[in-house]
Amino acid sequence: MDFQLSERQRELQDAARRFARAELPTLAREMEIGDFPVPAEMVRTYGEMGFLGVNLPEQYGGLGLGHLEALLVLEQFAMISNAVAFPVFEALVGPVRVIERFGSDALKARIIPQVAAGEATVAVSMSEPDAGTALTDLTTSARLDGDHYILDGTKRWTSGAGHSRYYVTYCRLSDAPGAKGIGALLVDREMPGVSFGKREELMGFRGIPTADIVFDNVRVPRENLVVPAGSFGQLMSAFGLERCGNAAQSLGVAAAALEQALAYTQEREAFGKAIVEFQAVQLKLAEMAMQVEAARLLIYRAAANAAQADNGLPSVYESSVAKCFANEMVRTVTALGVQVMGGYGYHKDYGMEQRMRDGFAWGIAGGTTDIQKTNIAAAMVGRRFDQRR
Ligand SMILES: CC(C)(COP(=O)(O)OP(=O)(O)OC[C@H]1O[C@@H](n2cnc3c(N)ncnc32)[C@H](O)[C@@H]1OP(=O)(O)O)[C@@H](O)C(=O)NCCC(=O)NCCSC(=O)CCS(=O)O
Repeated sequence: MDFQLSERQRELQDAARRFARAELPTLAREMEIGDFPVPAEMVRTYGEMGFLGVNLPEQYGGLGLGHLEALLVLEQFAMISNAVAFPVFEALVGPVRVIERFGSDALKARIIPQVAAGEATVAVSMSEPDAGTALTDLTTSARLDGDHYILDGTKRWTSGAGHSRYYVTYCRLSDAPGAKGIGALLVDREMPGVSFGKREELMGFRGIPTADIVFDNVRVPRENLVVPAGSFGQLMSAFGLERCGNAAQSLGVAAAALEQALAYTQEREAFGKAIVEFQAVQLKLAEMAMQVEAARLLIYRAAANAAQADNGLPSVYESSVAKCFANEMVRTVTALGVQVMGGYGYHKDYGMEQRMRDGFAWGIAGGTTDIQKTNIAAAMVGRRFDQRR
């Protein structure tokens, strides 16, 4: 076991850190105030720099590196903000991974190069008004009609809705009940019958548009089949990587909170000395550091071990442990960050309150912390728990 990053991994991490810190803080602030996504031109710059293709295959324009390398990059972007990191998140751990793992060669050749170049984003469309945690209750369905599927239904909470070009849409592709009837189609936002609901107003995540998507008799070409009915397990195993990315977004926010708290407490004085001299502050900083370090190791373990797995994806156990721990960690660490900064921590001009609002979301998105705990327990006993009986 080696806890050091390789020279190449360190170089990549440094490149991401330098780029993110030089180019993104002002944009992140503007996105927070104006609530707009990363401009297309900047997404293309991410692509030109190679940040959107870290773990995508070289034959499709990626760098062909591993998931650990991808998460190292994502963490650096997330230290600036979750919103500026979002295109990196979508490209490196998002639903394009399902296409890369399980899609047809034609679909891979058509979609992956656009993603790696920053020309198009692929979002995931899973949840529905009546199917959130109980995702397998989803009712959006498609039936084959000649060379097309006819897709109908409503999706909820789609991050990137309206802004992303493509949507890996979980839907019923057969009459089999529960998970067994579920597959996925790739929907293009330009297809007639696709429309988007109003932009949701959330506690955080400004700059990450979220909305309903309505599919009304949408004709989806047969070649846009991503996975057929009966592939729910494959969809979820690829989603395990997205859960690691969710954890890395949490980690980036928490690591930035720690960095800011460390600097602030050495500058800010009270009673004639820097507040870091007070033991009450020291204990909080130490607690923050322990939490961040532990989350980082769990995330890196899940990503590094994926390279040894037959399907090249993280295990349910390790991805759920990493996600759940990181989601709870970021809530604790950002709350401590607000506390040590006092009024400045609570003030909108200083960034810490944004970290707290953004950080909280990750334990809801991508499967709640509670569902991760059921996954962890299921992996420990070696069987899934039936939540319906
Ligand atoms: C999976 C759950 C929805 C539970 O549903 P069920 O109880 O109906 O399903 P299970 O019997 O547990 O599983 C069915 C089938 O799938 C396999 N499976 C389940 N989870 C995984 C996994 N993590 N990795 C790999 N395979 C998995 C399981 O082994 C079964 O396979 P077999 O039939 O035995 O072969 C629930 O656990 C769950 O995950 N709920 C959370 C849903 C979620 O994460 N939603 C994400 C929202 S994303 C977002 O927030 C914004 C974007 S958006 O929603 O569009």
